Amino acid sequence: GVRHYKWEVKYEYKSPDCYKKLVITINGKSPGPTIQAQEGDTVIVEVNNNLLTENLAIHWHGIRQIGTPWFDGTEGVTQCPILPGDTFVYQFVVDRPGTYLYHAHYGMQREAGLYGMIRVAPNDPEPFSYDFDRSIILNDWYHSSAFEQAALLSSIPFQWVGEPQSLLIHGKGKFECSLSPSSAAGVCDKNNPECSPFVQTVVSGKTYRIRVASLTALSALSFEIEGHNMTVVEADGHYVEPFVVKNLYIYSGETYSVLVKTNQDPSRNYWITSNVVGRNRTAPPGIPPGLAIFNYYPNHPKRQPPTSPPTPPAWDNKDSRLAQSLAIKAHQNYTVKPPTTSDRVIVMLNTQNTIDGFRHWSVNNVSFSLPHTPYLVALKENITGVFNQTPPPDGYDFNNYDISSVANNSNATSSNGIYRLQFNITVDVILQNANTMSKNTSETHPWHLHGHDFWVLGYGNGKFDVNNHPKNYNLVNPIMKNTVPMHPFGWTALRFRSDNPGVWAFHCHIESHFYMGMGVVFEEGIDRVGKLPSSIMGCGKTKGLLRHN
Ligand SMILES: O=C1O[C@H]([C@@H](O)CO)C(O)=C1O
Repeated sequence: GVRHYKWEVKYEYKSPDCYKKLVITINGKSPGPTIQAQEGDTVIVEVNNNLLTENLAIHWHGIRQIGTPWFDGTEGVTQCPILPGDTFVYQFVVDRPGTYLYHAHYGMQREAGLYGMIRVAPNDPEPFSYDFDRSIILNDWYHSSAFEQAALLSSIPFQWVGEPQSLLIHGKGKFECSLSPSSAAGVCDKNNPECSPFVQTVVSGKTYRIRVASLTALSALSFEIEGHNMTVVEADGHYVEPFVVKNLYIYSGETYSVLVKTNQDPSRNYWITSNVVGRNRTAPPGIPPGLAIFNYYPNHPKRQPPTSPPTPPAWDNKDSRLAQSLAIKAHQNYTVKPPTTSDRVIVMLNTQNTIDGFRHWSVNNVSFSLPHTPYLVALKENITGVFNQTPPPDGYDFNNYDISSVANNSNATSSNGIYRLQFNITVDVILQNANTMSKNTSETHPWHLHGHDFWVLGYGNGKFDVNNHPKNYNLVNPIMKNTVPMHPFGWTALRFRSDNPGVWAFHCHIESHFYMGMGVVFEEGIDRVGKLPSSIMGCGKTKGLLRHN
């Protein structure tokens, strides 16, 4: 079938955490409307950019865009931005069942609230059963605008955007208004109904499938439903071998389905919580937990649970996060076996750098910058001179680089060069983490690949050894995902097939980190890409094509 949506995107004052801010809404909502479709459906979204003075692009996160690489929604990679006042029509097939996302992919716009969920129902029975199907999108929330943040990150000396002011559960949070400057009187109102907590009402004795997704700008999260275990059954649209957790670690760009049995005392409500992990949530002023209510019917939905919210794991307990990453395996009846060998191995050392006085993130000493003409159009239409033809390196100086020392790689450069992949080969990517420019610090980075699902072959601490570590790859039941964490001072090994003609971004899903250059782009099978729609053109050197047409 065909699912047709009409979206008006605009700025509105909203108080999702009681603090009034300009928020990007879709048809008046943030998070935006959930796209509901059946496996194999065509989804058509007519987007009207009513942001008045700002460009726009929307990415369909986890949808591979097979045959429609021009509708991936990645500004600068697959399309020109949608100009204010313009209407852009995205049209693509949701070829796999599962839980996916959408969000802005222009500048740091996602931070302003343009995000939502895509739920694709399966044609075949699923390997688990449940009574009700519910969704919860997690986010973190800043009071500064995407423009302020971009200006801070682009200043000399570098100014970091800092930690978020609050955590949102399904678009609702609670900022402590007394912490806001006095100039903000009237801006923060704890009694504003817009920031009353999200309530998930349940009936006793049932099984709930809860689709949990994270679209945080920065934070890794621990998600928990007080007193209830969760059985993880789906990750990024793939069935996993069920495993039970008390708290679910979830990184920006990931989706999970968990099964929850409402088997606790039904005479009360319970807390639903999210907490920052991987960054110091306790440093003043601190990042309070996201709180929502798991409401057992017929208790009043606003009745506070009688207990305090559960204590989250220590923010720096990275062993338990690595353990959960390692626990996720493909479902035994739905395992897609990876190729046993690869044709190309790219080791990506992730570092912070200073380039011409600006702070950046780099892969193998190259910090990514977007071109003014989208790669897809430039490559398909043979427009020359729009991006650097030198690809970034396939590795780094393994013998001489110490990943546990403060980064001082002073010879980093900025480039919009890309990796050109031979079509239909098996590619391994090893994400190698390292110390940042601060002592004894290595951060968690969720990496997201457009246009593909990849197998996650392994994780490890320390330096990845190309000669030995591949011997321990999980080639039996590795999970397939589109987003995966790279843990502090560790490595993550991925494998994918370069079988989807197009140009695809692969980047850290932390909004400020991608802005600072933490990404790469892959091209594969450009000669097999069909005729590009002219709607993706209009910027940079694509203007010439429009005149020709
Ligand atoms: O990119 C970043 O910059 C800061 C810090 O490293 C320097 O202030 C931080 O925590 C990041 O994630």
